[in-house]
This record gives sequence, C-alpha cells and structure tokens, in this order.
Amino acid sequence: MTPRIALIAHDKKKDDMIALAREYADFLRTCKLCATGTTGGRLIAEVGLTVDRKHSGPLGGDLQIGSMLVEGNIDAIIFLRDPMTPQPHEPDINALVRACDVHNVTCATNLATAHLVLSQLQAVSRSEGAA
Ligand SMILES: O=C(CO)COP(=O)(O)O
Repeated sequence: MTPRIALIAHDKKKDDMIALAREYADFLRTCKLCATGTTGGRLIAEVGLTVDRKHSGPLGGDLQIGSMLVEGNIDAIIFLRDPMTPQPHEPDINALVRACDVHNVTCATNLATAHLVLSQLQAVSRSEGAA
C-alpha cells in the first residue's frame, strides 16, 4: 500500500528536512505526501517532490493535517519541531501531536527518529515490491 506521509518542519529545522528528503527522495517519490505550506514549497522547489501543500503552520496547516490524520488518511508524520523557539501556534502543534497519540499514528519529532521511521517504511515498501 502506498504510504501516506505528512512532512512538517519549523523554520530552523527546514534545512534538516530538505537534507532528509533528499536522502530518501527515491522512496518519498513513491509515497503520497502532504506538508504544511512553507515546508511543502521547499520540498517541491528543492527536492522535486510532489506534495499536497496545506496552509502554513501558523495559519492552520498543522490543524489541516491533524484533520486528515483523524479521518484515517495519514500513516506517518515527520514533524521536525524546533524546541528552542516559541511558536505562535503552539496549541495547534500540541493538538497535532496529541492526535497522533490518540489515533496511534507514527510521529517522528526529531531527526534521529525520522531516519528510523523512513528507513523502516522504505524497507517495508521494498519488501512488498519484491513479494
Ligand atoms: O509551523 C509549522 C508547523 O507547526 C510549519 O509550517 P510551514 O511549513 O508553513 O513553515
């Protein structure tokens, strides 16, 4: 089954997200991707991925992705949060991470976990392809 993955990064983590997406670009091209607005714009422009862009995080993008997740339309979230910078939409961020826990959806909030999640999803997808 095609993995449905949401990609979100706070401003100071966007370069990490781009580097991560480049590393997994071949796999991510086989996935159904969505992202918050600015993150998605960079993934499209700099990595060449096809991404369903939602609003920017501070304008409700996290909530839009949360809604998709609650509807059962997201399999995993890579959410590179910046724990050192206060965000104006902190309640939205917490709501999205909470929704992942409520619905038992994979949620990687740092780079180390993001690598583990993407490498595992990639391995599963390769083994399904070989089956
Ligand atoms: O703020 C964000 C997530 O909380 C990310 O939004 P952008 O991708 O639009 O910068």
